[in-house]
Amino acid sequence: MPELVFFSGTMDCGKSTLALQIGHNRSARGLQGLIFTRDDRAGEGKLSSRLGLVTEAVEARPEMDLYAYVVAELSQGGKVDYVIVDEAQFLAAEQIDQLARVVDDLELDVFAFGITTDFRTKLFPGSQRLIELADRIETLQVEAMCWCGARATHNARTVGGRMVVEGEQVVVGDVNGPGAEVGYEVLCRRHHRRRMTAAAARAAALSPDVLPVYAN
Ligand SMILES: Nc1ncnc2c1ncn2[C@@H]1O[C@H](COP(=O)(O)OP(=O)(O)O)[C@@H](O)[C@H]1O
Ligand SMILES: Cc1cn([C@H]2C[C@H](O)[C@@H](COP(=O)(O)O)O2)c(=O)[nH]c1=O
Repeated sequence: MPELVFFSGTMDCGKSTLALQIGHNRSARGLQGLIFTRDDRAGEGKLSSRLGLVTEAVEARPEMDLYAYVVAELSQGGKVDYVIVDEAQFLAAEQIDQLARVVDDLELDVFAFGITTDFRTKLFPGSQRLIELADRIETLQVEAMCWCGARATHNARTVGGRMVVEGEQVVVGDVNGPGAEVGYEVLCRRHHRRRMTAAAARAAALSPDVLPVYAN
């Protein structure tokens, strides 16, 4: 039975790597995948992993009907055995509905990869719809870690090195990006709530007399 599967996790937990591995294993058996992505850090029409692998992909623009795209590929004689979607959090809710239709009407597996929540701990529209519609939600096995050693469950955004909780939902960027004005860091919930990034923790450790003051 074909499935809509949502592979979710924080930033930097290996989602794109797994997407590439699924594609590799299937193509080794002669299956042809259609790969969508949106706003990958490596640029338009790319699916890239921090392990250095990158592959060509179809940029899923906001206005694009993904179901119609797959149907057009098939009707022009193209072979599509399954569909991979990276950065699925950036898709519109209607585009996730279109992917569900690919599974149900075209009987193709769709593997979607994305982060669930943004830097404010709010669901992205695409992730929300995937949680609502997916046959299966898989949490990645390789856990990203907070600086404290706990499992990282949340994504923090930093601007000029300081954690922020207001701003545009979508700002493409990376973790461990020294020098970047906007960066990201994965944290456990406790430290996300306390706005305690690794840098803030180091600064607090250097001032042991100062008790931390939390926003709430
Ligand atoms: N130099 C490295 N050596 C081994 N593993 C690495 C290295 N750099 C990154 N990784 C692995 O790659 C993961 C990030 O993979 P990626 O697919 O880009 O993540 P995501 O798509 O979830 O943001 C890291 O969690 C880590 O496990
Ligand atoms: C938390 C958060 C992230 N983003 C962006 C930053 C990256 O470009 C992607 C996530 O990519 P990854 O492969 O999972 O590392 O999402 C954003 O735009 N807004 C956010 O709140």
